[in-house]
Amino acid sequence: MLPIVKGNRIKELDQQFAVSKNITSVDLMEQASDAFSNWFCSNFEDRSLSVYVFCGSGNNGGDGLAIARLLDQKGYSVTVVYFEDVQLCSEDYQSNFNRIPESVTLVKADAWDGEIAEGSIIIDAVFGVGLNRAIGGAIHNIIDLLNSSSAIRLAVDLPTGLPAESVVDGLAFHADFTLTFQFPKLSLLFPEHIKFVGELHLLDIGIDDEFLEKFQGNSFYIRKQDILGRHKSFHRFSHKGDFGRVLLIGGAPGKLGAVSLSSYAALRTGSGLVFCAPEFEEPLEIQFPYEEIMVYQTRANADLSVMDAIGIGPGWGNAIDPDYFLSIMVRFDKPMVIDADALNLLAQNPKLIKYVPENSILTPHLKEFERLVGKMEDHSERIESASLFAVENKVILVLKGAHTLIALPDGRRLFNSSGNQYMATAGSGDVLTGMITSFLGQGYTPENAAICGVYQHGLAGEMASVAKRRGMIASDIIEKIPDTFIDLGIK
Ligand SMILES: NC(=O)C1=CN([C@@H]2O[C@H](COP(=O)(O)OP(=O)(O)OC[C@H]3O[C@@H](n4cnc5c(N)ncnc54)[C@H](O)[C@@H]3O)[C@@H](O)[C@H]2O)[C@@H](O)CC1
Ligand SMILES: Nc1ncnc2c1ncn2[C@@H]1O[C@H](COP(=O)(O)OP(=O)(O)O)[C@@H](O)[C@H]1O
Ligand SMILES: [K+]
Repeated sequence: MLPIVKGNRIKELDQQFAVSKNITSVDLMEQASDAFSNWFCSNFEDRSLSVYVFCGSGNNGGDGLAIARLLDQKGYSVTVVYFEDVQLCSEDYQSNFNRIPESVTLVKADAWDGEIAEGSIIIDAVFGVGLNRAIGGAIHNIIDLLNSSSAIRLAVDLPTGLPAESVVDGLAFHADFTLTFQFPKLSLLFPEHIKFVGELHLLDIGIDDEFLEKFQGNSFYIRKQDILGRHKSFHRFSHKGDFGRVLLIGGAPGKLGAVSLSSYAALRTGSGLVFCAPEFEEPLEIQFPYEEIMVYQTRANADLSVMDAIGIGPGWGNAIDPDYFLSIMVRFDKPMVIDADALNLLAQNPKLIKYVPENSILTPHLKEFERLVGKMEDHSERIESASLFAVENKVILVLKGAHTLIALPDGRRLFNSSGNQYMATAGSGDVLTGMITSFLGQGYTPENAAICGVYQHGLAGEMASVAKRRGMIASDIIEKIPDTFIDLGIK
């Protein structure tokens, strides 16, 4: 998995990497700038475009200067606006400043007329991970101006003003696209920062994962290539028992849809047998839209030990007796998936938390998580709090949203890369519950069930949204689950 290296270690990482490859830091800057300009050329093919590059005094500004030179070579019309006298800038900035060709218009910020021609592109290379205070003075005024421009805005590595690990305080550049080097900086994944980050892309600048691992902390990014190796393979003679027997509990009157979506998602994720226990007096009367799902009675103290996995909570309602929930946890006594109304029940009855089976997977969205642990200031605090919850209670906490966080009981924090805004639709969380429960029932470790479930749920959402966009509904996500197996090469 890709380590998310902390901002304050990146300088050291760059230096050590350059030494290990027998290159200079300015060569590495060239590799980064090359990756940026290649991305630029393949996404903005019209060479008659005017490009404005804004360069700060450090290596982010150095990248900007190198990018300006490379784009000029490729035929764009480039203007560089810089802020600081060159002798006060970083060494690699100076090298690139001296390489700016005459064909690039070079203007100091205090002499710039503030004009940006219609249809231009702005590149922000003012500050990256070296930001050490809030933006002020002339830079503040220019960022303000850029933010109100109608031009397309790109940020190099990090939008100026965003700290690498914490939430922005004051002004920051509003990028339409952020092209970050090698791995995402943590703050690029915060929901508070979406308006600054825009569309996030990772650019490979040649630093291999093994080298990055030397600088790893507790945060990682889940990518496509991390999924295949976590899957079990089944063979020609596998029978439905091998694929697991799972039970989904939830669905009060009027909320049957939720547990029905979870159950159907579990079937599509590969479960051999899916049972559903809705919260009705006479469950056997209920017609499910999917005939493959079997209705089960848990109220009658049915034997839960025959189940390989249980997912509990979708649409369960708010009238559940906490002792009943407790009895399910105690009777089952294996990792289970806990979602929605079951999480609310835990929030209202904190004494129940110690009965949650070890390594269970809890899947709150941000509001449900706050109900569980109290109000939080921002996402940075939420991440810490989710991780603490997972460690202290020996559970896996899946904090849902864009870049869903999987907080593991050993303290690792995994951030998801798949999914999009079209997944913010009723029932899409119920689908996730069904998917994770299914993998758990197929014999995956809770960690792998959570990782594969979260990643493939996002991937299925991406696939479904190609044709449906904002018209996508949760059952469209379910229909695409089988395609995720094909796409990932999983048998
Ligand atoms: N592997 C990587 O990630 C690579 C990173 N490179 C670039 O190097 C950047 C980091 O470079 P630096 O460490 O020089 O940092 P920056 O270029 O982000 O900024 C540091 C400079 O800005 C000043 N500064 C910080 N905050 C300020 C503020 N609010 N107002 C005024 N001045 C302020 C600092 O005193 C320092 O002089 C990365 O973000 C990336 O763009 C690339 O060149 C090479 C590869
Ligand atoms: N902007 C987004 N990007 C990626 N995934 C998203 C986004 N918005 C929502 N999702 C995903 O959609 C699901 C929504 O779940 P939840 O909030 O529980 O909805 P519901 O209660 O309607 O089922 C989560 O898995 C979440 O990660
Ligand atoms: K920047």
